[in-house]
This record gives sequence, C-alpha cells and structure tokens, in this order.
Amino acid sequence: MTSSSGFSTQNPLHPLLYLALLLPLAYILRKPLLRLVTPRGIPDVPAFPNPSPLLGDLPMITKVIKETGSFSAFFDKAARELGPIAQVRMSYLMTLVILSDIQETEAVFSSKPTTWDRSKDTISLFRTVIPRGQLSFRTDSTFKHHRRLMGPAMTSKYLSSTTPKAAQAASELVELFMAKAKIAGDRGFQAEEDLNNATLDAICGMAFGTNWRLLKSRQEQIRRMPSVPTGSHGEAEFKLHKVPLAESLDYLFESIPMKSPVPTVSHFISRLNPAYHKHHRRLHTFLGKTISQARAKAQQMGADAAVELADNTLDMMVARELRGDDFMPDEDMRDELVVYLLAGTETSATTLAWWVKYMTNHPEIQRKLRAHLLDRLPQLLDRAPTFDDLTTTNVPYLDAVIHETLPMEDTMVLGRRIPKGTVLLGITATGWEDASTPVYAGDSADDEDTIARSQRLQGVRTDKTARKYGFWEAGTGRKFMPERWIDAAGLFDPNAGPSLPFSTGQRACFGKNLAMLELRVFVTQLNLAIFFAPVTEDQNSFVNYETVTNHPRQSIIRPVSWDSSMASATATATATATASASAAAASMPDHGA
Ligand code: HEM
Repeated sequence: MTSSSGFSTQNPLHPLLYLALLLPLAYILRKPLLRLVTPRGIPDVPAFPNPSPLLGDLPMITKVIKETGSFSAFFDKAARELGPIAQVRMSYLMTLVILSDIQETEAVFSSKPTTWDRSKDTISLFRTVIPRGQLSFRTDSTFKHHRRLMGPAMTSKYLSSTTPKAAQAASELVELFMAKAKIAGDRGFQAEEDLNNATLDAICGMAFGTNWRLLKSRQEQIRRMPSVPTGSHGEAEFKLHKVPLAESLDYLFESIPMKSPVPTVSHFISRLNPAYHKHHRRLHTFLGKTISQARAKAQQMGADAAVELADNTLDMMVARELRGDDFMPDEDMRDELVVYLLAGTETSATTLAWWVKYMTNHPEIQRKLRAHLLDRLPQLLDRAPTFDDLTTTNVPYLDAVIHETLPMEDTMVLGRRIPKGTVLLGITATGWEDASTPVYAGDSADDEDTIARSQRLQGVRTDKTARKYGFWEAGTGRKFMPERWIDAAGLFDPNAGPSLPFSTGQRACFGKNLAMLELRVFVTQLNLAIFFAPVTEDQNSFVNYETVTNHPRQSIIRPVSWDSSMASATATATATATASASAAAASMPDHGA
C-alpha cells in the first residue's frame, strides 16, 4: 500500500533517510542556490544575505510613501543618503538600482540598446492595451520602423501646420475658465479636469485633425448652470460629464495594470468585464473609421498634394504611404494614435496643473512673463500665436518658465558594474539639488551634510569644467525660479541645471517637440488672457499624488481678467500670495509634475 505522497507507510524512517541524503547536497549547492534567489544588484555592494548597504525594502518604502504621500520623497532620500547610485530591494527577487545624476543618466540612456533597453516590466504593462504602439516594443526593427514613419511629425514643418489645433484648444480653455470664474465668484475651482480635456482636444487635433469637442461640451454644460455648490475647501464644485469617446479612452487607460506585479493576469481579469469590450470597441471603431477616411482623402487629393497639405500626424503618415515612402498596417497606425492620446494628454495636463499653481503663487512672475510676451510679440493681442512666434530665441523667458514647471530628472551609473537584467530607474522630480551639488576642491562648504554627500561623489567627477550641465545653487533646488535658466546674454540655457523631463537617448519622449510647442501655446494664451489671483491657504496645498505622472491634489485657481482691480493691486496681491507660497512650499514634497 502506498500513500498519496509516494512514500511507503511500512517504513516510517524512509523520509528521514531521504532528508539526510538531501542535506549534504543542499550544503554543496548552497552558493549557486543563494545566487539564484539573490536579487540582482550592484555586485560590489552585496545585496544578499547582508542587506545593510541597501537603503530599504518594500515595507520601508511603503512607510515613507505613507508619511509623505510620494514615491519621489523616497527616491530623494535614496539620493541624499546613499549618493547618486543606490539600490533598493523591492521584493525577494528584485532589486532596483536608482540613479540620480543627470550627466551619467544621459551617458547610460544614450548607450546602445544592446546595453540598455526599456524594461520588460514596462513593456508588458503597455502591451496589454496598446500591443502595436511604440511604448510596447523593445528597441527592435519594428520600433525603428514606427519611429522612422512617424518621425517627420516632430519636424518644424509639421509642427508648424498643427499649431492652430493647439491654439484653438488653448483659446477655448481661456473661455471655459472665464465662464467658470463668473459662476464661481471668488471661491475658486479645480483646474486639472479642464486642463485634461483641453490637452486631449489639442492632441486629437494634432494627431488626426479633429477633436472630440470636449471643451465645447463643457462650455455648453456650464451655460445651463446658474449656480454650483461649494466644496470642502470653499471651492466651487462643477460636476461635468465627459463625452463618450473620452469616457472610453479613460476606461482603457485605467485598465492598464500600472501597479500589478502580474500585468497579463490583471489584464485578463479586466477583459472579463463586458464594459471593457464596449469601450474598447467604441474607441477602435472610431479610430478605424478615421484612418479609412484619411486614406480616402489622400487618394482623392493625390500623393504630392496630400503630403504638402497634411496638418496632422495621421494625414502625414497616410500621404507619405501613398507616395510610396513607407507602409504601416492599420492595426499599428491605430495603436500609435492611442499612444499619442495616452502619452500626450496626462503628461501635458499635469505640467499645466503645476504651472497654474505656480502662477497663482507667483503674481510677480505672471506679470513679468506677460510683459515679456507683449514686448517681444505685441501682435498676440490680436491673433493666436504661430509656431514661428514661439521660438526659444524670440521668447526665452517663456521657455524658462516652462522648464521650471516641467518634472526634473537626475540619474547616473557611477563607475559601478550593473549586471545584465538589473532594473535601472531614472527618477523624475528628485535629487536635482541634493545629489548633484558636489563640493569641488577649492569650494567652501560649511555644513556636514553637504560635505558628506559630496564625498560620496568622489572619484566620479571632480573636474567642474568637464561637466556639460550646471548645478543649482545650494539651497535653491526646490524653489520656483525661472530666472536661473536665463544666461548672462539674456538667452535661454537648456543646460543651466539638472533637468531631463523628457528622458534621454533612444527611448526618450517621442513627442518632446510637440509637447513643448503645446505648452508654449497654452502658457502664452493663458498668461496673456488671465491673471491667476491668489487662493486661500486652505485651497493652496502642494500635497501631490502619483499615477503615471505626479499630480497636485489641489489645482484650485481663481482666474480674473488683467483689467480687474485684483490683477492691478500689485502690492496686496503679491504680499498675500508670497506669504501663502512660503507656507505651501514648506509642505511641498515635489517641485514639479
Ligand atoms: C509635458 C509633456 C510630456 C512629458 C513630460 C513627457 C515625458 C516622457 C518621458 C519621460 C518618456 C520616457 C518614458 C520611459 O522611458 O519609459 C516619454 C515617452 C514617450 N512620450 Fe512623452 N512626454 C510628454 C508629452 C508627450 C506628447 C505630447 C506625446 C505625443 C506625441 C508623447 C509621446 C511619447 C511617446 C510615444 C513615448 C514613448 C517613446 C518610446 O517608447 O520610445 N509625449 N515621454
């Protein structure tokens, strides 16, 4: 008779004998076994079994995040306490290496994709919802083909022809803000949802020529609202609904299992819900039809005219395809349009949400920016800005204000060998003062922290002159100071300090040029039309929360026109806002989006 475990019940010593045989074997194999379960990390900092060189593990990270509400605060701590290269155990089998020096980050991410590539985890996340979009590919031949075909969309020629789409969304946003302000009175209201709708309208226009009338729909809803209730911070609460296509897009994005350790399984579960299929079908049917119409329009115009007149990315792709330049299957084209909507909406909207907050807290910068724009481009009082109006050379202070709002990124691999397969994290919005302000021989430093931090950078870069990027002055890293981007000649200097908001190298942001254009258009039109008046302290928190980007929990604004007494009451407005800005900055975990 035999038990289900396979051991003979007639010989009770048998399992013990079995164990006795296994023990010496386990002893002999202990080292390779240990290596197998050891999290990957930097070999000269033993990650296992001695965890002391690690900054922390998952429970510790969770604690910091609970206390501060921010992942970035944890990365900041890593940069400050361990220097520019740190490792953190996320689970028994996974260690993250965190880099925080801009120059090294650039060197690493610009190296060949055979050395570094987008991580498998990131790819498997996006592959669930957009399997044929560039976000879901390794840097392989398909990725390069997609980039080749879409690349011209980021050239001045095409960006110039798409600028009116962004300008239209920006002017509709100004109208919406002013209409809401009329109803809200002096209560203020949350801006982020409107900004999200505005950037989606702009990106739809730039991606396939027409938008979903999200801002128009919001304006129409508001017109039917004589009054709105007051929320818990004294703000006016507008409850507006989305148009169906935007609702479907949100649903699909939310079903990307960002926080799941097993994205494919989580996505399989999401797909069991019939609502998933309804939203998926609605969006894909719309995009399929849009692609067919673009193809038919190009056929009718003829290849050369279609290439010449294309004023959005889809028209440009189908026209070039017709001319015989290259070809992309419908399924890939459709997913690339979804990538535009995904990668181009929330990122720009959160940047603008931080920007309106900074403006609310810095009336003097709003005034300076407006004076600068009117001095350089007085014609903008009569018409919308064009691509050529908004170049860096024309309006350097505009770029300085935008760069001061964008998320900052520091990163590095400082002389350490990183094993194959290690997950390397380039961090946004962290360490850009703390980890990258070394003290050089000859510099004076009187506080122990700065000296200790600097010593961690020893041997990595001691020669100030060999550095491409500057450092922010000690103690100013987290301040909002657009002036620091302007050089002695009054020009914008993109390397003034550590900042890689769009990442770098082969997998840097594809839409950087478009995003910068969109931000220039929005910031210009909003600044020229609106003064963001101070809000109450209760409405001015800088507490943030993180999804794909880092959002302000409160983006409450009080728009008034520049003719109003509020905008001209310089002294009072400045004093109130500066006081509330300093109070808010004290609790501010992050500088940017
Ligand atoms: C303020 C706005 C934006 C910021 C801060 C931003 C930032 C970034 C960053 C940091 C990455 C790299 C992500 C990674 O390494 O995993 C990225 C990737 C990407 N971004 Fe942006 N982005 C912005 C706007 C846009 C816009 C408007 C578009 C639309 C065309 C866009 C399209 C993309 C695409 C397609 C990728 C993936 C590139 C690849 O897979 O190699 N982004 N973006």
